[in-house]
Amino acid sequence: MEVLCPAKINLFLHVTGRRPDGYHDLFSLMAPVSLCDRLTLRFGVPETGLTCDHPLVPENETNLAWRAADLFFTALGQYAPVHIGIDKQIPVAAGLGGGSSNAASVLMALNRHYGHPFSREHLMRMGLSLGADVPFFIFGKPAIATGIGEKLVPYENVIHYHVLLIAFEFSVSTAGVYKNLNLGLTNCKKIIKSFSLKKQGFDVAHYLCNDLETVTASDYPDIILAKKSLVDHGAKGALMSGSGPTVFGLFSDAETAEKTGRSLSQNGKWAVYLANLIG
Ligand SMILES: C[C@@](CO)(OP(=O)(O)O)[C@H](O)COP(=O)(O)OP(=O)(O)OC[C@H]1O[C@@H](n2ccc(N)nc2=O)[C@H](O)[C@@H]1O
Ligand SMILES: Nc1ncnc2c1ncn2[C@@H]1O[C@H](COP(=O)(O)OP(=O)(O)O)[C@@H](O)[C@H]1O
Repeated sequence: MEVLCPAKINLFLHVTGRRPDGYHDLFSLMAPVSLCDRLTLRFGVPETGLTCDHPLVPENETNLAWRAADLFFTALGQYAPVHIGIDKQIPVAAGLGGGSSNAASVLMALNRHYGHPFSREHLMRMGLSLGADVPFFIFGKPAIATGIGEKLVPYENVIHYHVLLIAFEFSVSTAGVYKNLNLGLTNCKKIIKSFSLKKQGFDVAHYLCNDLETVTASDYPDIILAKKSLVDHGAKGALMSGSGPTVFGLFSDAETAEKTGRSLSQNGKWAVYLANLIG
């Protein structure tokens, strides 16, 4: 069985508070994008295994995709070995949710293979025990996420932009970024104050804001440089996604996005991906 696992971007991410367990409450607009990993699930194999040719991705039972399979079979009450092959296209530890998306896809693929024993809501609850972003990928469409990211309300306004992603050679730890966040210094509240789910003709480019950006950008000035380059080339807005470091720019037309991508990849340091928002 072959499945595509999309990446996500956070069009805004406001951290509203810190919980006693160290997690953070969010108010975030999340959207899946067309940059995808490809998973191949093989059934009827002698033992469970996983292969992935990316150096930062573990090929053992700690992999989120393997953990998702374990969780599914435990909930099902029967175990069958499965081999998971991951063709990694989504930059790793980059703020694009690749591991969470792989885990969500495994849960959904196994659920389909075994005749839908669990509802989508049940799978989302299962996914939450693997990571705060996993329920979003099971939800599968643009959404406003609150709680630690698991409370999802569909965002139904059309987002008509082409997305240019700029990924870097460095990766960051999500836990480290949240830990270094000074809640007294966040600034998204002001920007997204006027956001309303009901507003028509809403232009997300006016609301791009990420409370985690200053934390990651203080270590990696390339983030600010990439954002400026995107806007200088005609992006309607640019932002770091999630805990970073990947930056995205929103473009009204594909030609300008493509041309910008060609120009910004010339420094040999930045990897550039042109994508569409899904849903
Ligand atoms: C920042 C975001 C924005 O979408 O995405 P990424 O940058 O990871 O893609 C998410 O909040 C990341 O979600 P995810 O990566 O699934 O988080 P988890 O594995 O559950 O948690 C990793 C660590 O991040 C911190 N964490 C995560 C989510 C949250 N709402 N508050 C937190 O404080 C916790 O310290 C936790 O130990
Ligand atoms: N299937 C997977 N794909 C990517 N990373 C994985 C996977 N399983 C475990 N990981 C680990 O999870 C961490 C976060 O990876 P990823 O989900 O790509 O980033 P992010 O949290 O920034 O969205 C990495 O350090 C990686 O080693």
